[in-house]
Amino acid sequence: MFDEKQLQAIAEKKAAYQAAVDKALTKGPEMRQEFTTGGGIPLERLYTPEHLQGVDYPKDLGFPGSFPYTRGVQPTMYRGRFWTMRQYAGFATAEESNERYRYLLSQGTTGLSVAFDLPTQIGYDSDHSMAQGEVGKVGVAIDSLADMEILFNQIPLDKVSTSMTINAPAGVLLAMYIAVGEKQGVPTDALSGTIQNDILKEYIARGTYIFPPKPSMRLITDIFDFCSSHVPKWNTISISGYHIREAGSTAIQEVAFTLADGIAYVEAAVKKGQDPNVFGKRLSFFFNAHNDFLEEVAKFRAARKIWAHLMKERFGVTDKTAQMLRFHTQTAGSTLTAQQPENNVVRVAIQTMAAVMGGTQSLHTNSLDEALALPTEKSVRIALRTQQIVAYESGITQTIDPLAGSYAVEALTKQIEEGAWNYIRKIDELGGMLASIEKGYVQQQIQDAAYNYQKAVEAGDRIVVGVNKFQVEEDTSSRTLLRVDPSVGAQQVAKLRKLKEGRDNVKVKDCLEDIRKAAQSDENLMPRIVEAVRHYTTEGEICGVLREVFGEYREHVVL
Ligand SMILES: CC(C)(COP(=O)(O)OP(=O)(O)OC[C@H]1O[C@@H](n2cnc3c(N)ncnc32)[C@H](O)[C@@H]1OP(=O)(O)O)[C@@H](O)C(=O)NCCC(=O)NCCSC(=O)CCC(=O)O
Repeated sequence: MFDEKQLQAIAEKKAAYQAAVDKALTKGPEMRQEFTTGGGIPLERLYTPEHLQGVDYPKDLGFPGSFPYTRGVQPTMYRGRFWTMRQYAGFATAEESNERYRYLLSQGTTGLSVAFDLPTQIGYDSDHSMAQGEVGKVGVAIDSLADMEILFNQIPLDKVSTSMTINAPAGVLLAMYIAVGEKQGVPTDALSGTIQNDILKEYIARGTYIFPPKPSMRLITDIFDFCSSHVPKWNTISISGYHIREAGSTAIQEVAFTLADGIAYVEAAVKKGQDPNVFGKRLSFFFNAHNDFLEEVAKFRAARKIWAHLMKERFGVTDKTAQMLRFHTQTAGSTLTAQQPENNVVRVAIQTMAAVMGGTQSLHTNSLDEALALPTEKSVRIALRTQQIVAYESGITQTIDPLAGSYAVEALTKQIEEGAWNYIRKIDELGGMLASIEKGYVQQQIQDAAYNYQKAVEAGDRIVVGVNKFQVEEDTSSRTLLRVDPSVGAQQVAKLRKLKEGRDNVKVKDCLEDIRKAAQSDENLMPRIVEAVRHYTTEGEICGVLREVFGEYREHVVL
Protein backbone atom coordinates (compact mmCIF):
# COMPACT_ATOMS: atom_id res chain seq x y z
CA MET A 1 0.00 0.00 0.00
CA PHE A 2 3.08 2.25 0.19
CA ASP A 3 5.46 3.00 -2.68
CA GLU A 4 9.14 2.01 -2.80
CA LYS A 5 10.36 5.52 -1.95
CA GLN A 6 8.25 5.73 1.18
CA LEU A 7 9.33 2.28 2.32
CA GLN A 8 12.96 3.25 1.76
CA ALA A 9 12.49 6.39 3.88
CA ILE A 10 10.85 4.33 6.62
CA ALA A 11 13.72 1.82 6.60
CA GLU A 12 16.22 4.68 6.99
CA LYS A 13 14.33 6.28 9.88
CA LYS A 14 13.90 2.90 11.46
CA ALA A 15 17.67 2.57 11.91
CA ALA A 16 17.65 5.73 14.00
CA TYR A 17 14.70 4.43 15.99
CA GLN A 18 16.54 1.16 16.60
CA ALA A 19 19.50 3.10 17.96
CA ALA A 20 17.15 4.97 20.31
CA VAL A 21 15.67 1.66 21.46
CA ASP A 22 19.14 0.20 22.07
CA LYS A 23 20.01 3.21 24.18
CA ALA A 24 16.75 2.92 26.14
CA LEU A 25 17.47 -0.75 26.74
CA THR A 26 20.84 0.05 28.31
CA LYS A 27 18.96 2.10 30.91
CA GLY A 28 16.53 -0.70 31.66
CA PRO A 29 15.25 -3.83 29.96
CA GLU A 30 11.70 -4.23 28.74
CA MET A 31 9.31 -6.00 31.08
CA ARG A 32 9.53 -9.28 29.17
CA GLN A 33 11.93 -11.03 26.82
CA GLU A 34 9.16 -11.88 24.39
CA PHE A 35 5.76 -10.32 23.91
CA THR A 36 2.89 -12.40 22.56
CA THR A 37 -0.86 -12.10 22.15
CA GLY A 38 -3.15 -14.00 24.53
CA GLY A 39 -3.25 -16.69 21.88
CA GLY A 40 0.56 -16.88 21.71
CA ILE A 41 1.26 -15.02 18.46
CA PRO A 42 4.67 -13.30 18.76
CA LEU A 43 4.39 -9.51 18.71
CA GLU A 44 6.88 -6.99 17.45
CA ARG A 45 7.72 -3.84 19.36
CA LEU A 46 6.36 -1.60 16.66
CA TYR A 47 4.40 -2.06 13.46
CA THR A 48 4.99 0.24 10.50
CA PRO A 49 3.86 0.47 6.87
CA GLU A 50 6.47 -2.21 6.14
CA HIS A 51 4.06 -4.68 7.69
CA LEU A 52 1.47 -3.81 5.09
CA GLN A 53 3.77 -4.99 2.31
CA GLY A 54 2.00 -7.72 0.46
CA VAL A 55 -1.46 -6.48 1.52
CA ASP A 56 -3.47 -5.94 -1.62
CA TYR A 57 -6.31 -3.63 -0.61
CA PRO A 58 -9.04 -4.64 -3.10
CA LYS A 59 -8.15 -8.32 -2.88
CA ASP A 60 -7.46 -8.71 0.84
CA LEU A 61 -9.72 -6.11 2.41
CA GLY A 62 -12.16 -4.80 -0.15
CA PHE A 63 -15.33 -3.05 0.97
CA PRO A 64 -17.98 -3.90 3.55
CA GLY A 65 -20.71 -6.02 2.02
CA SER A 66 -18.50 -7.40 -0.72
CA PHE A 67 -16.04 -10.25 -1.20
CA PRO A 68 -14.02 -11.26 0.76
CA TYR A 69 -16.01 -9.47 3.51
CA THR A 70 -12.90 -8.79 5.62
CA ARG A 71 -14.39 -5.41 6.53
CA GLY A 72 -17.90 -6.65 7.33
CA VAL A 73 -20.90 -8.31 5.77
CA GLN A 74 -23.24 -5.31 5.47
CA PRO A 75 -22.52 -2.29 3.28
CA THR A 76 -23.66 0.05 6.08
CA MET A 77 -22.97 -2.18 9.12
CA TYR A 78 -24.00 -0.53 12.41
CA ARG A 79 -25.02 2.71 10.73
CA GLY A 80 -28.00 0.81 9.36
CA ARG A 81 -28.71 -1.52 12.28
CA PHE A 82 -26.85 -2.41 15.48
CA TRP A 83 -25.94 -6.03 16.11
CA THR A 84 -28.69 -8.03 17.80
CA MET A 85 -28.36 -7.73 21.57
CA ARG A 86 -29.10 -11.31 22.43
CA GLN A 87 -28.66 -12.38 26.04
CA TYR A 88 -28.38 -16.15 26.57
CA ALA A 89 -30.88 -16.96 29.32
CA GLY A 90 -33.06 -19.68 30.75
CA PHE A 91 -33.36 -21.50 34.05
CA ALA A 92 -35.82 -23.52 36.12
CA THR A 93 -39.26 -23.74 34.54
CA ALA A 94 -40.69 -22.30 31.33
CA GLU A 95 -42.71 -19.85 33.46
CA GLU A 96 -39.64 -18.36 35.16
CA SER A 97 -37.65 -18.22 31.93
CA ASN A 98 -40.53 -16.55 30.10
CA GLU A 99 -40.55 -13.90 32.82
CA ARG A 100 -36.80 -13.34 32.34
CA TYR A 101 -37.21 -13.02 28.54
CA ARG A 102 -39.97 -10.50 28.90
CA TYR A 103 -37.84 -8.58 31.38
CA LEU A 104 -34.91 -8.58 28.95
CA LEU A 105 -37.10 -7.40 26.08
CA SER A 106 -38.51 -4.62 28.27
CA GLN A 107 -34.93 -3.53 28.96
CA GLY A 108 -33.93 -3.29 25.31
CA THR A 109 -32.71 -6.76 24.35
CA THR A 110 -33.35 -7.15 20.62
CA GLY A 111 -33.26 -10.94 20.28
CA LEU A 112 -33.80 -13.98 22.49
CA SER A 113 -31.41 -16.82 23.24
CA VAL A 114 -32.62 -19.92 25.05
CA ALA A 115 -30.44 -21.89 27.45
CA PHE A 116 -31.81 -25.42 28.01
CA ASP A 117 -31.07 -27.61 31.01
CA LEU A 118 -28.77 -30.60 30.54
CA PRO A 119 -31.51 -33.28 30.34
CA THR A 120 -33.13 -31.35 27.47
CA GLN A 121 -29.75 -30.97 25.78
CA ILE A 122 -29.15 -34.72 25.81
CA GLY A 123 -32.67 -35.76 24.93
CA TYR A 124 -34.06 -36.93 28.27
CA ASP A 125 -37.38 -35.88 29.77
CA SER A 126 -37.41 -34.48 33.30
CA ASP A 127 -38.69 -37.80 34.70
CA HIS A 128 -35.78 -39.86 33.36
CA SER A 129 -33.37 -41.26 35.95
CA MET A 130 -30.47 -39.52 34.14
CA ALA A 131 -32.20 -36.16 34.69
CA GLN A 132 -32.29 -36.35 38.47
CA GLY A 133 -30.77 -33.31 40.14
CA GLU A 134 -30.24 -31.54 36.82
CA VAL A 135 -33.75 -30.38 35.92
CA GLY A 136 -33.83 -26.61 35.36
CA LYS A 137 -30.26 -26.16 36.65
CA VAL A 138 -28.18 -24.72 33.80
CA GLY A 139 -31.13 -23.77 31.65
CA VAL A 140 -34.85 -24.20 31.24
CA ALA A 141 -36.46 -27.65 31.34
CA ILE A 142 -38.43 -28.35 28.16
CA ASP A 143 -40.16 -31.71 27.78
CA SER A 144 -42.93 -31.01 25.33
CA LEU A 145 -44.77 -28.41 23.28
CA ALA A 146 -46.73 -27.56 26.44
CA ASP A 147 -43.53 -26.15 28.01
CA MET A 148 -42.59 -24.31 24.80
CA GLU A 149 -46.00 -22.64 24.67
CA ILE A 150 -45.37 -21.23 28.15
CA LEU A 151 -41.78 -20.28 27.31
CA PHE A 152 -42.96 -18.00 24.49
CA ASN A 153 -46.18 -16.84 26.07
CA GLN A 154 -46.88 -13.22 24.99
CA ILE A 155 -43.72 -13.18 22.86
CA PRO A 156 -44.68 -12.69 19.18
CA LEU A 157 -42.56 -15.07 17.12
CA ASP A 158 -43.01 -13.02 13.95
CA LYS A 159 -41.37 -10.00 15.62
CA VAL A 160 -38.50 -11.42 17.63
CA SER A 161 -35.76 -13.77 16.49
CA THR A 162 -34.77 -16.59 18.83
CA SER A 163 -31.59 -18.56 19.13
CA MET A 164 -31.74 -21.98 20.78
CA THR A 165 -28.58 -23.57 22.12
CA ILE A 166 -29.54 -27.11 21.30
CA ASN A 167 -27.44 -29.58 19.38
CA ALA A 168 -28.13 -33.32 19.27
CA PRO A 169 -31.93 -32.86 19.60
CA ALA A 170 -31.98 -29.58 17.62
CA GLY A 171 -34.62 -30.83 15.19
CA VAL A 172 -37.04 -31.58 18.02
CA LEU A 173 -36.77 -28.13 19.59
CA LEU A 174 -37.02 -26.46 16.18
CA ALA A 175 -40.17 -28.52 15.55
CA MET A 176 -41.63 -27.29 18.85
CA TYR A 177 -40.82 -23.69 17.90
CA ILE A 178 -42.60 -24.19 14.58
CA ALA A 179 -45.61 -25.61 16.44
CA VAL A 180 -45.69 -22.64 18.85
CA GLY A 181 -45.60 -20.38 15.80
CA GLU A 182 -48.59 -22.25 14.34
CA LYS A 183 -50.49 -21.74 17.59
CA GLN A 184 -49.71 -18.01 17.44
CA GLY A 185 -50.78 -17.91 13.77
CA VAL A 186 -47.23 -17.27 12.53
CA PRO A 187 -46.38 -19.18 9.32
CA THR A 188 -43.08 -21.04 9.22
CA ASP A 189 -41.66 -18.77 6.53
CA ALA A 190 -42.02 -15.81 8.90
CA LEU A 191 -40.06 -17.45 11.73
CA SER A 192 -36.52 -16.26 12.25
CA GLY A 193 -33.85 -17.55 14.55
CA THR A 194 -31.01 -20.00 14.94
CA ILE A 195 -30.44 -23.47 16.33
CA GLN A 196 -26.90 -24.32 17.36
CA ASN A 197 -27.12 -27.78 15.77
CA ASP A 198 -23.32 -28.13 15.71
CA ILE A 199 -22.48 -31.67 16.77
CA LEU A 200 -18.81 -31.69 15.80
CA LYS A 201 -17.81 -29.21 18.49
CA GLU A 202 -19.85 -31.29 20.98
CA TYR A 203 -17.51 -34.20 20.28
CA ILE A 204 -14.51 -31.87 20.51
CA ALA A 205 -15.29 -29.61 23.42
CA ARG A 206 -18.83 -29.34 24.81
CA GLY A 207 -20.08 -32.84 25.40
CA THR A 208 -23.85 -32.82 24.82
CA TYR A 209 -23.89 -35.37 22.02
CA ILE A 210 -26.28 -38.31 21.79
CA PHE A 211 -25.82 -40.18 18.51
CA PRO A 212 -22.72 -41.33 16.60
CA PRO A 213 -21.33 -39.03 13.88
CA LYS A 214 -23.06 -40.55 10.83
CA PRO A 215 -26.70 -40.26 11.97
CA SER A 216 -25.87 -36.95 13.67
CA MET A 217 -24.68 -35.51 10.36
CA ARG A 218 -27.79 -36.90 8.69
CA LEU A 219 -30.03 -35.10 11.21
CA ILE A 220 -28.15 -31.88 10.50
CA THR A 221 -28.42 -32.14 6.73
CA ASP A 222 -32.11 -33.09 7.06
CA ILE A 223 -32.59 -29.78 8.90
CA PHE A 224 -30.67 -27.83 6.20
CA ASP A 225 -32.92 -29.28 3.53
CA PHE A 226 -36.18 -28.91 5.46
CA CYS A 227 -35.49 -25.29 6.39
CA SER A 228 -34.41 -24.32 2.86
CA SER A 229 -37.94 -25.05 1.66
CA HIS A 230 -40.10 -24.50 4.78
CA VAL A 231 -38.33 -22.12 7.19
CA PRO A 232 -36.20 -20.00 4.83
CA LYS A 233 -35.32 -17.30 7.38
CA TRP A 234 -34.03 -19.82 9.90
CA ASN A 235 -30.27 -20.04 10.51
CA THR A 236 -29.95 -23.80 10.47
CA ILE A 237 -26.68 -24.08 12.37
CA SER A 238 -24.40 -21.96 14.51
CA ILE A 239 -20.96 -23.38 13.82
CA SER A 240 -19.30 -22.70 17.10
CA GLY A 241 -15.76 -21.81 18.00
CA TYR A 242 -16.93 -20.44 21.34
CA HIS A 243 -16.66 -23.72 23.23
CA ILE A 244 -13.42 -24.67 21.49
CA ARG A 245 -11.89 -21.45 22.84
CA GLU A 246 -13.45 -21.97 26.27
CA ALA A 247 -11.75 -25.38 26.32
CA GLY A 248 -8.44 -23.54 26.02
CA SER A 249 -7.65 -23.22 22.32
CA THR A 250 -5.73 -20.30 20.87
CA ALA A 251 -7.42 -17.71 18.68
CA ILE A 252 -5.91 -19.29 15.57
CA GLN A 253 -7.19 -22.74 16.56
CA GLU A 254 -10.63 -21.27 17.28
CA VAL A 255 -10.87 -19.94 13.74
CA ALA A 256 -9.33 -23.01 12.11
CA PHE A 257 -11.32 -25.70 13.91
CA THR A 258 -14.60 -23.81 13.54
CA LEU A 259 -14.13 -23.32 9.83
CA ALA A 260 -12.97 -26.92 9.43
CA ASP A 261 -16.24 -27.99 11.11
CA GLY A 262 -18.01 -25.72 8.62
CA ILE A 263 -16.27 -27.46 5.74
CA ALA A 264 -17.45 -30.84 7.07
CA TYR A 265 -21.09 -29.68 7.20
CA VAL A 266 -20.99 -28.22 3.71
CA GLU A 267 -19.41 -31.40 2.36
CA ALA A 268 -22.05 -33.55 4.06
CA ALA A 269 -24.92 -31.53 2.59
CA VAL A 270 -23.35 -31.37 -0.87
CA LYS A 271 -22.95 -35.16 -0.74
CA LYS A 272 -26.71 -35.35 -0.16
CA GLY A 273 -27.24 -33.35 -3.36
CA GLN A 274 -28.04 -30.03 -1.67
CA ASP A 275 -26.97 -26.74 -3.27
CA PRO A 276 -24.48 -24.72 -1.16
CA ASN A 277 -25.78 -21.55 -2.83
CA VAL A 278 -29.07 -22.26 -1.07
CA PHE A 279 -28.32 -23.85 2.31
CA GLY A 280 -25.09 -21.81 2.54
CA LYS A 281 -27.12 -18.64 3.02
CA ARG A 282 -28.33 -19.83 6.41
CA LEU A 283 -25.12 -21.20 7.86
CA SER A 284 -24.09 -19.02 10.76
CA PHE A 285 -21.12 -18.96 13.13
CA PHE A 286 -20.43 -18.33 16.77
CA PHE A 287 -17.17 -17.03 18.25
CA ASN A 288 -15.68 -16.08 21.58
CA ALA A 289 -14.44 -12.59 22.47
CA HIS A 290 -11.41 -12.65 24.75
CA ASN A 291 -9.44 -9.90 26.43
CA ASP A 292 -6.60 -9.58 23.93
CA PHE A 293 -8.33 -6.82 22.08
CA LEU A 294 -6.31 -6.44 18.89
CA GLU A 295 -5.94 -10.18 18.40
CA GLU A 296 -9.69 -10.64 18.73
CA VAL A 297 -10.54 -7.91 16.22
CA ALA A 298 -8.05 -9.44 13.79
CA LYS A 299 -9.52 -12.90 14.40
CA PHE A 300 -13.02 -11.92 13.32
CA ARG A 301 -11.71 -10.21 10.19
CA ALA A 302 -9.54 -13.20 9.25
CA ALA A 303 -12.39 -15.67 9.81
CA ARG A 304 -14.70 -13.80 7.43
CA LYS A 305 -12.05 -13.67 4.75
CA ILE A 306 -11.14 -17.36 4.94
CA TRP A 307 -14.78 -18.52 4.88
CA ALA A 308 -15.57 -16.37 1.83
CA HIS A 309 -12.62 -17.95 -0.02
CA LEU A 310 -13.59 -21.45 1.07
CA MET A 311 -17.16 -21.08 -0.08
CA LYS A 312 -16.23 -19.45 -3.37
CA GLU A 313 -13.21 -21.53 -4.32
CA ARG A 314 -13.71 -24.92 -2.67
CA PHE A 315 -17.47 -25.15 -3.05
CA GLY A 316 -18.02 -22.95 -6.11
CA VAL A 317 -20.55 -20.76 -4.33
CA THR A 318 -21.59 -17.71 -6.32
CA ASP A 319 -24.42 -16.45 -4.11
CA LYS A 320 -23.09 -13.47 -2.14
CA THR A 321 -25.00 -14.22 1.07
CA ALA A 322 -23.78 -17.80 1.01
CA GLN A 323 -20.18 -16.53 0.91
CA MET A 324 -20.63 -14.40 4.02
CA LEU A 325 -19.57 -15.48 7.45
CA ARG A 326 -22.23 -14.05 9.76
CA PHE A 327 -21.58 -14.61 13.42
CA HIS A 328 -22.78 -14.33 16.98
CA THR A 329 -20.28 -13.52 19.73
CA GLN A 330 -20.28 -14.29 23.41
CA THR A 331 -17.80 -12.65 25.73
CA ALA A 332 -15.39 -15.17 27.21
CA GLY A 333 -16.80 -17.03 30.21
CA SER A 334 -13.36 -18.44 30.95
CA THR A 335 -11.93 -14.96 31.56
CA LEU A 336 -14.43 -14.18 34.32
CA THR A 337 -13.06 -14.41 37.82
CA ALA A 338 -14.81 -15.45 41.01
CA GLN A 339 -12.39 -13.13 42.81
CA GLN A 340 -13.45 -9.46 42.82
CA PRO A 341 -16.31 -10.20 40.40
CA GLU A 342 -17.00 -6.49 39.81
CA ASN A 343 -13.82 -6.44 37.68
CA ASN A 344 -15.62 -8.69 35.22
CA VAL A 345 -17.69 -5.73 34.06
CA VAL A 346 -14.50 -4.18 32.71
CA ARG A 347 -13.38 -7.39 31.03
CA VAL A 348 -16.78 -7.74 29.36
CA ALA A 349 -16.66 -4.14 28.16
CA ILE A 350 -13.28 -4.71 26.48
CA GLN A 351 -14.54 -7.93 24.89
CA THR A 352 -17.70 -6.18 23.70
CA MET A 353 -15.58 -3.53 22.00
CA ALA A 354 -13.55 -6.27 20.29
CA ALA A 355 -16.67 -8.02 19.03
CA VAL A 356 -18.13 -4.79 17.68
CA MET A 357 -14.87 -3.62 16.11
CA GLY A 358 -14.70 -7.11 14.61
CA GLY A 359 -18.16 -6.71 13.03
CA THR A 360 -20.36 -9.16 14.94
CA GLN A 361 -24.02 -9.67 13.94
CA SER A 362 -25.26 -10.65 17.38
CA LEU A 363 -23.80 -10.47 20.90
CA HIS A 364 -24.22 -11.91 24.37
CA THR A 365 -22.38 -10.12 27.14
CA ASN A 366 -21.63 -12.20 30.23
CA SER A 367 -22.80 -11.04 33.60
CA LEU A 368 -20.35 -10.17 36.33
CA ASP A 369 -21.47 -12.99 38.64
CA GLU A 370 -21.31 -15.80 36.08
CA ALA A 371 -18.13 -17.30 37.53
CA LEU A 372 -20.22 -17.94 40.65
CA ALA A 373 -23.77 -18.80 39.56
CA LEU A 374 -26.44 -18.11 36.98
CA PRO A 375 -26.79 -14.33 36.74
CA THR A 376 -29.23 -12.30 38.80
CA GLU A 377 -31.63 -9.90 37.11
CA LYS A 378 -29.46 -6.96 38.16
CA SER A 379 -26.23 -8.39 36.80
CA VAL A 380 -27.93 -9.30 33.52
CA ARG A 381 -29.08 -5.72 33.23
CA ILE A 382 -25.53 -4.41 33.69
CA ALA A 383 -24.34 -6.82 31.00
CA LEU A 384 -27.01 -5.59 28.59
CA ARG A 385 -26.27 -1.96 29.47
CA THR A 386 -22.63 -2.61 28.55
CA GLN A 387 -23.73 -3.41 24.99
CA GLN A 388 -26.03 -0.40 24.93
CA ILE A 389 -23.26 1.95 26.11
CA VAL A 390 -20.95 0.65 23.40
CA ALA A 391 -23.75 0.98 20.82
CA TYR A 392 -25.06 4.40 21.76
CA GLU A 393 -22.23 6.18 23.53
CA SER A 394 -18.81 4.93 22.43
CA GLY A 395 -18.92 6.25 18.87
CA ILE A 396 -17.20 3.15 17.49
CA THR A 397 -20.33 2.08 15.63
CA GLN A 398 -20.34 5.12 13.38
CA THR A 399 -17.39 4.12 11.22
CA ILE A 400 -17.23 0.69 9.65
CA ASP A 401 -14.25 -1.52 10.53
CA PRO A 402 -12.45 1.42 12.12
CA LEU A 403 -9.23 -0.49 12.88
CA ALA A 404 -8.58 -1.39 9.24
CA GLY A 405 -5.26 -0.05 8.08
CA SER A 406 -3.75 -0.26 11.55
CA TYR A 407 -0.32 -1.73 10.87
CA ALA A 408 -0.63 -3.99 13.90
CA VAL A 409 -4.19 -5.16 13.20
CA GLU A 410 -3.54 -5.86 9.53
CA ALA A 411 -0.36 -7.79 10.44
CA LEU A 412 -2.28 -9.82 13.02
CA THR A 413 -5.14 -10.46 10.62
CA LYS A 414 -2.65 -11.90 8.15
CA GLN A 415 -0.92 -14.01 10.80
CA ILE A 416 -4.21 -15.47 12.03
CA GLU A 417 -5.29 -16.12 8.48
CA GLU A 418 -2.05 -17.95 7.66
CA GLY A 419 -2.10 -19.90 10.93
CA ALA A 420 -5.68 -21.00 10.37
CA TRP A 421 -5.02 -22.05 6.77
CA ASN A 422 -2.11 -24.20 8.00
CA TYR A 423 -4.45 -26.04 10.36
CA ILE A 424 -7.13 -26.40 7.69
CA ARG A 425 -4.55 -27.95 5.33
CA LYS A 426 -3.37 -30.30 8.08
CA ILE A 427 -6.96 -31.38 8.78
CA ASP A 428 -7.48 -31.97 5.05
CA GLU A 429 -4.39 -34.19 5.08
CA LEU A 430 -5.77 -36.16 8.02
CA GLY A 431 -8.92 -36.88 6.02
CA GLY A 432 -11.17 -34.03 7.20
CA MET A 433 -12.61 -32.91 10.51
CA LEU A 434 -14.41 -36.12 11.48
CA ALA A 435 -11.26 -38.17 10.95
CA SER A 436 -9.20 -35.56 12.81
CA ILE A 437 -11.57 -35.73 15.79
CA GLU A 438 -11.59 -39.52 15.72
CA LYS A 439 -7.78 -39.51 15.75
CA GLY A 440 -7.85 -37.12 18.72
CA TYR A 441 -5.76 -34.58 16.79
CA VAL A 442 -8.03 -31.59 17.40
CA GLN A 443 -8.57 -32.38 21.10
CA GLN A 444 -4.81 -32.79 21.59
CA GLN A 445 -4.04 -29.43 20.00
CA ILE A 446 -6.56 -27.70 22.26
CA GLN A 447 -5.30 -29.53 25.35
CA ASP A 448 -1.72 -28.50 24.64
CA ALA A 449 -2.74 -24.86 24.25
CA ALA A 450 -4.81 -24.96 27.45
CA TYR A 451 -1.94 -26.55 29.35
CA ASN A 452 0.55 -23.94 28.14
CA TYR A 453 -1.77 -21.11 29.14
CA GLN A 454 -2.38 -22.54 32.61
CA LYS A 455 1.35 -23.05 33.13
CA ALA A 456 1.97 -19.42 32.18
CA VAL A 457 -0.65 -18.22 34.68
CA GLU A 458 0.77 -20.41 37.43
CA ALA A 459 4.30 -19.19 36.72
CA GLY A 460 3.09 -15.58 36.83
CA ASP A 461 4.02 -15.02 33.17
CA ARG A 462 0.40 -14.18 32.47
CA ILE A 463 -1.31 -11.89 34.93
CA VAL A 464 -4.98 -12.33 35.78
CA VAL A 465 -5.91 -9.32 37.89
CA GLY A 466 -7.27 -10.34 41.27
CA VAL A 467 -6.22 -13.96 40.78
CA ASN A 468 -2.42 -14.14 40.61
CA LYS A 469 -1.78 -10.44 41.30
CA PHE A 470 -3.61 -7.69 43.16
CA GLN A 471 -5.54 -10.13 45.35
CA VAL A 472 -7.59 -8.81 48.27
CA GLU A 473 -9.45 -10.39 51.17
CA GLU A 474 -13.12 -10.24 50.20
CA ASP A 475 -16.21 -10.15 52.34
CA THR A 476 -18.65 -12.33 50.40
CA SER A 477 -21.42 -12.34 53.02
CA SER A 478 -23.50 -9.67 51.26
CA ARG A 479 -23.37 -11.31 47.79
CA THR A 480 -26.75 -12.06 46.22
CA LEU A 481 -26.60 -15.04 43.89
CA LEU A 482 -29.38 -16.67 41.90
CA ARG A 483 -30.26 -20.12 43.19
CA VAL A 484 -32.59 -22.44 41.30
CA ASP A 485 -35.38 -23.80 43.51
CA PRO A 486 -34.61 -27.51 44.06
CA SER A 487 -38.33 -28.37 43.77
CA VAL A 488 -38.26 -27.58 40.01
CA GLY A 489 -37.51 -31.24 39.21
CA ALA A 490 -40.57 -32.52 41.09
CA GLN A 491 -42.79 -29.81 39.56
CA GLN A 492 -41.64 -30.73 36.08
CA VAL A 493 -42.20 -34.46 36.68
CA ALA A 494 -45.76 -33.79 37.92
CA LYS A 495 -46.47 -31.62 34.87
CA LEU A 496 -45.22 -34.36 32.57
CA ARG A 497 -47.37 -37.01 34.22
CA LYS A 498 -50.46 -34.83 33.75
CA LEU A 499 -49.56 -34.16 30.12
CA LYS A 500 -49.23 -37.85 29.34
CA GLU A 501 -52.63 -38.55 30.91
CA GLY A 502 -54.37 -35.82 28.91
CA ARG A 503 -52.99 -36.28 25.37
CA ASP A 504 -54.00 -38.68 22.58
CA ASN A 505 -51.62 -41.53 23.35
CA VAL A 506 -52.64 -43.61 20.35
CA LYS A 507 -51.68 -40.74 18.06
CA VAL A 508 -48.39 -40.30 19.94
CA LYS A 509 -47.59 -43.98 19.44
CA ASP A 510 -48.30 -43.73 15.70
CA CYS A 511 -46.10 -40.64 15.40
CA LEU A 512 -43.23 -42.42 17.16
CA GLU A 513 -43.62 -45.38 14.80
CA ASP A 514 -43.49 -43.00 11.81
CA ILE A 515 -40.28 -41.47 13.20
CA ARG A 516 -38.77 -44.94 13.64
CA LYS A 517 -39.55 -45.86 10.02
CA ALA A 518 -38.22 -42.56 8.69
CA ALA A 519 -35.04 -42.96 10.77
CA GLN A 520 -34.53 -46.43 9.27
CA SER A 521 -34.87 -45.02 5.75
CA ASP A 522 -33.51 -41.99 3.87
CA GLU A 523 -36.66 -39.95 4.37
CA ASN A 524 -36.20 -36.47 5.83
CA LEU A 525 -37.05 -36.79 9.53
CA MET A 526 -38.19 -33.23 10.11
CA PRO A 527 -41.82 -33.43 8.87
CA ARG A 528 -42.34 -36.51 11.08
CA ILE A 529 -40.85 -34.78 14.11
CA VAL A 530 -42.96 -31.66 13.57
CA GLU A 531 -46.10 -33.81 13.39
CA ALA A 532 -45.13 -35.67 16.57
CA VAL A 533 -44.54 -32.57 18.69
CA ARG A 534 -47.87 -31.11 17.55
CA HIS A 535 -49.46 -34.04 19.43
CA TYR A 536 -47.37 -33.41 22.54
CA THR A 537 -45.00 -36.28 22.00
CA THR A 538 -42.15 -35.47 24.35
CA GLU A 539 -38.55 -34.76 23.49
CA GLY A 540 -37.44 -37.80 25.48
CA GLU A 541 -39.83 -40.08 23.60
CA ILE A 542 -38.61 -38.87 20.20
CA CYS A 543 -34.94 -39.06 21.15
CA GLY A 544 -35.60 -42.46 22.73
CA VAL A 545 -36.75 -43.89 19.39
CA LEU A 546 -33.81 -42.27 17.60
CA ARG A 547 -31.45 -43.74 20.22
CA GLU A 548 -32.85 -47.19 19.45
CA VAL A 549 -32.34 -46.78 15.72
CA PHE A 550 -29.07 -44.80 15.68
CA GLY A 551 -27.28 -45.97 18.83
CA GLU A 552 -25.26 -43.70 21.09
CA TYR A 553 -21.84 -42.09 20.79
CA ARG A 554 -19.12 -42.93 23.30
CA GLU A 555 -16.40 -40.38 23.93
CA HIS A 556 -12.95 -40.78 22.42
CA VAL A 557 -10.69 -40.06 25.40
CA VAL A 558 -7.40 -38.30 24.63
CA LEU A 559 -4.78 -38.97 27.30
C1 LIG B 1 -26.76 -14.84 11.84
C2 LIG B 1 -26.79 -14.59 13.35
C3 LIG B 1 -25.38 -14.64 13.90
C4 LIG B 1 -27.39 -13.23 13.63
O1 LIG B 1 -28.72 -13.16 13.20
P1 LIG B 1 -29.61 -11.90 13.54
O2 LIG B 1 -30.97 -12.15 12.99
O3 LIG B 1 -29.51 -11.58 14.96
O4 LIG B 1 -28.88 -10.72 12.79
P2 LIG B 1 -28.65 -10.45 11.23
O5 LIG B 1 -28.97 -11.64 10.45
O6 LIG B 1 -27.32 -9.86 11.04
O7 LIG B 1 -29.70 -9.28 11.01
C5 LIG B 1 -31.09 -9.46 10.95
C6 LIG B 1 -31.60 -8.93 9.61
O8 LIG B 1 -31.22 -7.56 9.48
C7 LIG B 1 -30.46 -7.39 8.30
N1 LIG B 1 -29.43 -6.34 8.55
C8 LIG B 1 -28.49 -6.37 9.49
N2 LIG B 1 -27.73 -5.26 9.42
C9 LIG B 1 -28.19 -4.55 8.39
C10 LIG B 1 -27.83 -3.31 7.78
N3 LIG B 1 -26.84 -2.59 8.21
N4 LIG B 1 -28.54 -2.90 6.74
C11 LIG B 1 -29.56 -3.64 6.25
N5 LIG B 1 -29.96 -4.81 6.77
C12 LIG B 1 -29.28 -5.25 7.83
C13 LIG B 1 -29.85 -8.74 8.01
O9 LIG B 1 -29.49 -8.88 6.66
C14 LIG B 1 -30.98 -9.66 8.44
O10 LIG B 1 -31.95 -9.76 7.43
P3 LIG B 1 -32.26 -11.17 6.69
O11 LIG B 1 -32.62 -12.15 7.74
O12 LIG B 1 -33.36 -10.82 5.79
O13 LIG B 1 -31.00 -11.56 6.00
C15 LIG B 1 -27.67 -15.67 13.99
O14 LIG B 1 -27.22 -16.97 13.68
C16 LIG B 1 -27.77 -15.52 15.48
O15 LIG B 1 -28.53 -14.71 15.98
N6 LIG B 1 -27.06 -16.30 16.28
C17 LIG B 1 -27.16 -16.28 17.71
C18 LIG B 1 -26.59 -17.50 18.30
C19 LIG B 1 -26.64 -17.49 19.80
O16 LIG B 1 -27.27 -16.66 20.43
N7 LIG B 1 -26.04 -18.45 20.45
C20 LIG B 1 -25.98 -18.56 21.89
C21 LIG B 1 -25.10 -19.62 22.24
S1 LIG B 1 -24.80 -19.67 23.93
C22 LIG B 1 -23.68 -20.91 24.18
O17 LIG B 1 -23.59 -21.85 23.43
C23 LIG B 1 -22.66 -20.76 25.28
C24 LIG B 1 -22.93 -21.45 26.49
C25 LIG B 1 -23.18 -22.94 26.41
O18 LIG B 1 -22.26 -23.72 26.16
O19 LIG B 1 -24.31 -23.34 26.63
